[in-house]
Amino acid sequence: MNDGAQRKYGPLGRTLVIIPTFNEAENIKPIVARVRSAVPEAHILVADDNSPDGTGKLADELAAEDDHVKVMHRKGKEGLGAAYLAGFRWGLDNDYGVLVEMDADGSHQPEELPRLLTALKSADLVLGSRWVPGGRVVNWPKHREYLSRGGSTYSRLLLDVPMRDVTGGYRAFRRETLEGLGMDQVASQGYCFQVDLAWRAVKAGFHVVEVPITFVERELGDSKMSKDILAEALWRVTTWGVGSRVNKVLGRRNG
Ligand SMILES: Nc1nc2c(ncn2[C@@H]2O[C@H](COP(=O)(O)OP(=O)(O)O[C@H]3O[C@H](CO)[C@@H](O)[C@H](O)[C@@H]3O)[C@@H](O)[C@H]2O)c(=O)[nH]1
Repeated sequence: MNDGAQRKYGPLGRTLVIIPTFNEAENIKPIVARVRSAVPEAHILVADDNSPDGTGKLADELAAEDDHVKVMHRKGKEGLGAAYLAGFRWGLDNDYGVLVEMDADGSHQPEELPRLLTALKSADLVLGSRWVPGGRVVNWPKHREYLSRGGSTYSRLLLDVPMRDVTGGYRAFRRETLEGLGMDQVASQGYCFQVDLAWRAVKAGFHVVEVPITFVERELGDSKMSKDILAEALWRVTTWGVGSRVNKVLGRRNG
């Protein structure tokens, strides 16, 4: 991971907070209100996958009252990765300088966003991290904590990345980072999208910084974590890790 010491960073530009939603009717209004109050200058893009519970309609109501709120209506549930990629492309097309990932359910505290943005002044990518000193999780069942810690450790060791929280979903990217990490080749659909992007950022030589966050388990609605999402993460991370080791060995032999 590049230490960024010699790099000169330009001003951050306008911030877009992308909130992917699937069935977050109870959460969407409170989270938008919290982001608006924590970072009033930021714009918000709700990327809704045609939620049956009407989340998209509630987001439209917010957008009608507030020009800082935008809504992307997607045709159906295609996974977290696809929703973020569509949101990033929209943000890049609309000249935002900073693109933020945030869950809709209140797990990620909007009040912590100013700290992530401050860190981004001298970084290419900032990861909100549960697993660095000062980071923590609140009310998460033990099995989720073990799964998440285990997933991060597995990804870190296999992909040879230095970050502690590789699977987390509270992040701030400079636009140049997204433009430079090969977004168009990303095929991950579920939560391994987060690992995919972090690994790409490291491989592309970007300066990645972890900032401790407090992750609070949602009080309303349900997690979308599923066996399919876990299986996708396991096979993709394993394939990437084994593939990159084989390539390293072949590269050494041939060169
Ligand atoms: N548009 C869209 N949004 C989705 C989809 N699946 C999930 N989301 C949205 O993505 C956010 C996170 O989903 P959750 O289901 O609440 O995630 P979690 O179980 O709390 O997962 C946590 O752990 C993951 C793995 O470590 C993290 O990747 C994630 O960010 C979060 O920290 C929520 O806003 C949810 O509505 C989808 O298919 N489409």
